[in-house]
Amino acid sequence: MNGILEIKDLRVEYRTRSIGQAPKVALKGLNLSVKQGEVFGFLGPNGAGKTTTMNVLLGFVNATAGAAYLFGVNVNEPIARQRIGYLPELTYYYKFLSADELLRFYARIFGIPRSETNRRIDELIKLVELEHARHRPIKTYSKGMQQRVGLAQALINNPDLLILDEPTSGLDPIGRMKVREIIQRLKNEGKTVFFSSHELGEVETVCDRVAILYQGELKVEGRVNDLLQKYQTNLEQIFLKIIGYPQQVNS
Ligand SMILES: Nc1ncnc2c1ncn2[C@@H]1O[C@H](COP(=O)(O)OP(=O)(O)OP(=O)(O)O)[C@@H](O)[C@H]1O
Repeated sequence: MNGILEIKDLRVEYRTRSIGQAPKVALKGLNLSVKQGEVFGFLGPNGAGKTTTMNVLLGFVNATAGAAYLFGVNVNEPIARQRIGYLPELTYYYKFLSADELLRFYARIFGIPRSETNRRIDELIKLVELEHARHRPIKTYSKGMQQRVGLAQALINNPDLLILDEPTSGLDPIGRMKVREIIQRLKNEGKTVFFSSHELGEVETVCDRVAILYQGELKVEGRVNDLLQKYQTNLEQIFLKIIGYPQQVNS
């Protein structure tokens, strides 16, 4: 096992409440490996199984078969998640708190010593460019600013691996660019970033490798540069081709 995130033959079935109805198969034997220091784009149309995969990594959903490992530890063991940071697709914060207060709250949850907390929060507020709004309630923030608070929160424990579920969804081009820049800075610091996204132009710019999931199955995995070279087109067109829209590829 040489990845810090490894998924082996992962199958997830959701049981339905109706008697006699077959379970919904969300993942059909997924294999994936993400290496230290990579920015990895996890792609797929709505319902492909991306969030389910992340939920297994986070311990929210159990594998029906197969297994997933973080830093070589099976995700069934909570300690596997000690070195990760997670940003869900939808974040719900105490909106009456400021970014500063929110980060202090999470620092306390992680048991970070007070002396280190100040330094860490200063660093994170700077990284996500919220110095000007640090003491304002989050409810006064734009969506982009709220997303950047979320990123800061995901980083409070100085994780080695970040799992981000559609970190740029709903952001304007400036908001997306800022998140992209933060991901790039994290990469430069040696962090590993595993994120799902529908913004393929962005993924093409920031990712080292991508995987395309479709109906619970891995269709393609590879280095972005290799895929662009192989298909002689951009990632969006490759994506459409892989999921079965060849007419759009040729248009
Ligand atoms: N709790 C659940 N119970 C039953 N089916 C579920 C549940 N969660 C997800 N599914 C189904 O599993 C499949 C995969 O869903 P998932 O949310 O993992 O996809 P996704 O790739 O993250 O989609 P999106 O891009 O829309 O977020 C879908 O068919 C979805 O309807």
